[in-house]
Amino acid sequence: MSAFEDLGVMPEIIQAVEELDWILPTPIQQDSIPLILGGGDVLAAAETGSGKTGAFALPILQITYETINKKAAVPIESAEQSDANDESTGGGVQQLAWSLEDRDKDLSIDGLVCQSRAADWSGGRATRGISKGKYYYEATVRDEGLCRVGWALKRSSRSIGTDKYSWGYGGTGKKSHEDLDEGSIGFTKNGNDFGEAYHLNTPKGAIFYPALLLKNAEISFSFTTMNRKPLSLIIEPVRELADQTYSAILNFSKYLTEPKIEAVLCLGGEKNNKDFRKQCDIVVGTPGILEKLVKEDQLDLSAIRFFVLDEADRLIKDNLPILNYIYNRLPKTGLQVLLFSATLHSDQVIRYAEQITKNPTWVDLKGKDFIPDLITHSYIKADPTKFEDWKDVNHRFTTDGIHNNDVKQSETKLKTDEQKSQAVKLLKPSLLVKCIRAFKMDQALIFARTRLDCDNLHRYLIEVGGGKSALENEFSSVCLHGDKGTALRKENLEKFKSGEVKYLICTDVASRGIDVQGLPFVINYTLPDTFEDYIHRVGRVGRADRIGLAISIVSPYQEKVWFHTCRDKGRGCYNTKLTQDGGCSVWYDEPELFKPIAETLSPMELDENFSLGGEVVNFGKFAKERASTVEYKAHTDQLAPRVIELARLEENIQIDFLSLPKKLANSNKAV
Ligand SMILES: Nc1ncnc2c1ncn2[C@@H]1O[C@H](COP(=O)(O)OP(=O)(O)OP(=O)(O)O)[C@@H](O)[C@H]1O
Repeated sequence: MSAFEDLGVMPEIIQAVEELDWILPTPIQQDSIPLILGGGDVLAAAETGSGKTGAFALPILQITYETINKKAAVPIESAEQSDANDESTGGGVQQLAWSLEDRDKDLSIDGLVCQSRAADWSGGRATRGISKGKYYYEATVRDEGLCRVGWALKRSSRSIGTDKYSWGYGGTGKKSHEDLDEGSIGFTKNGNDFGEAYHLNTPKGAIFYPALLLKNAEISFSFTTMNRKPLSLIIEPVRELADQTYSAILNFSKYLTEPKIEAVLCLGGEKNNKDFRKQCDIVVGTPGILEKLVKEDQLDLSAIRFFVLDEADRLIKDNLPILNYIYNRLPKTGLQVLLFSATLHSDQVIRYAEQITKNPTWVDLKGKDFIPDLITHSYIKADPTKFEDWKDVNHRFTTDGIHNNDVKQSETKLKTDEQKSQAVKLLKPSLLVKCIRAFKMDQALIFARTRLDCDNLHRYLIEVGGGKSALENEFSSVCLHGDKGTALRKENLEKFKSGEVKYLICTDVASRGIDVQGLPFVINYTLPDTFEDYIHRVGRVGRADRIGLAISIVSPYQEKVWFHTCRDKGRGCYNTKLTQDGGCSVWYDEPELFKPIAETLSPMELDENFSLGGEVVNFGKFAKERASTVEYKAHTDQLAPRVIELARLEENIQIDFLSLPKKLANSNKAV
C-alpha cells in the first residue's frame, strides 16, 4: 500500500505523483492532506521546499474530482427536454445512454462505448435529447477508424451531417446542410476550441439528440451538463508561482479522466483569460486579474468550495483589499479556507486568518520561520577598505546613478557617507564575480533590490563573461523582474530552469515558491527588506532533500538607494533627494537588516579567498559533481542509504536484544 494511499489519496492521483518519484509524503503533506480531505480549514506553515504545493493541491483535486464526477452522472436533462416518443419513461431524472433501438444494425453499444467494424457507415442516437440550455458531451476516439459526432433531430437519417436535420464533426471537418430559433453548435478537439460551427434557426420545441456515425471505429463517450462552475480558487502572489502551481495541478490530475478536471490559469496582462467561462473547476491566478474578472462578472464564484491563499502572508501584506473583495463574494456554506506559507506567524496573518477561517487547524511543523537545515548560510562583507576592487577604473560598473551629483566617478576616498555608499555599489559586482568563480558555480539565483539593479548587473556579468549571453559566456544570465512582460519572464525562467543560462538575476518577484530542482546556490546581492523575505529567498535552495548554499554580500555601511514614490515609479526620475525631503531615495541600512539574520542563523563569514573553511561541505565540488551526473536522482535513490542504515541499526538492536539473556547470565556469573 502506498504511503499516499494511507492518507486517503485516490489511486489516479497517486499514479501521477509516483511518476514524479514521490514515494513518501513529506511531513506537511502527511499532516495537511487528511485534514483537508476531512473538510477542515487549515493554516499550514512549513519550511521552504517542503512540498506545500502538493499538500493543498492533491486533496483539492481529489474533492473537486469527486464533486464533478457526481455531477457527471446527472443526465443531460429530465423529461421536459426529452422526446415524448423516446424510450425513457418520461419525467424524473434519468441517465443518458446510447439508444439500443435507434441505431444501425452494425453499431454495437456497450454502455458508453460504441463500435462498428462494418465496411459501411453505421449511426445511432442517444436515448434523450435537449431543447434548451447549454450542454456538451465528450467523445474519445479509441482507434484509427472513421467517426463523426454531433447532434441530430429525430427526423434526420442516422448518417449525421448528410441531411438538413443533423450537424456533425469528423476527420474531414464539420458536416451539415441547413441552418435551422437562435442556437449554436461548436466543437473542441483535445482542448482546442474551434468556435461556433453552426448557427441554428431551429423550429420551436426541436429536440437535439447526441448522435454518432462510425466506420470501422471505436469511440467512448462522457455525457455531462455544461454549467460546471469553479469549485476551487487558488491565489498566488506572482505570475511565475501561479504558473508553477497550475502546471503542478495539470500534472497531478493527468489520470483523472471522464470527466476531466478543467483548470484555468489567470494571469494579469494575458489575453486568454476566457476559457473558464465555459467550463472550469479550478482557477489559479494572481490577485489583480482575479478581482477584475469577478468585477466584470466573468468569474463566477458562487460554487467555490476551496479558497486557497498560497504564500498567504505575502498576499495578505500586499493585497488585503482584493482578498477581502473576493472573500466577500464567496459562498460561506461548505467553504474551506486554506492558508499556506513558510512564514505564517505575523500578527496581521493571524488576525486575518481569524476573520476568514472557521476553527482552523494549525499545521505548524517546525515553529516560527523555520529554515531548512539543508541550507548553509554565509556572507561576505563588502568592505571597501578591505577589498580595493572598486577602485579599478577598467572594470567600472554602471551603478544606479544615485550619486552622480555628489560623488565623482574617479573618487577613491571613503570619508563621506555618499563616498562609502558609492564604493559599496562599485565593489559588490566584483565580489559577486569572484564568489561565483571561487565556488565554481554552474547555476545560481541572484537577488538584487530593484529592476534597475538587476539590469545593470546583468549587463556587467555579460560583459565580464565575454560579451555574449549564450552558454559560452562564463556569466550567461537573464533577468526576472516586474518590468519584463509575462512572456519574457516565463521564457527567462525556463531558460534558467533548463540550464540554457547559468544565472537568474531577479527581484523578490522570484523569492517565493519558485522551484528549480536541485539548485545549489542563492546569492543575496542586496539583502531583502525583511527577515521573512530572506527565508523565502534562501528557500530556493535546500529543497526536496538537496543541500544548498546561501551567500549574502553585505555592506558594512548604509547605502543610498532609489525608493521611487513618484507617479511614474522611477521612469525618468532623477530626484535624488531623500523621501522625507520630497525625493525618491532612502538610506538602505543593510548592516541593520543583517542583524536578525546573524542572530538567528549564525552565518559563516567567507574569508578573503572566498573560502568557508574546511569543516563544511565543499560546495564547488558538490556543484561540479551535480553537473556531471544525472540532474535529478530519484527520491528513492537518495533515501536508499538512509533506509539501509536504519535497517542495519534495527538489525543490531534486535541482535542485542536476543543476546541480552546470555549477556545477563554472563554478568550474573561474573558477579
Ligand atoms: N512527497 C514528495 N516526494 C518527493 N519530492 C517532493 C514531494 N513533495 C514535493 N516534492 C518536491 O519538492 C520540491 C519542493 O516542493 P514545493 O515547491 O511544493 O515546496 P514548497 O513547500 O511549496 O516551497 P516554498 O515555500 O518555497 O514555496 C518540488 O520539486 C517538489 O516536486
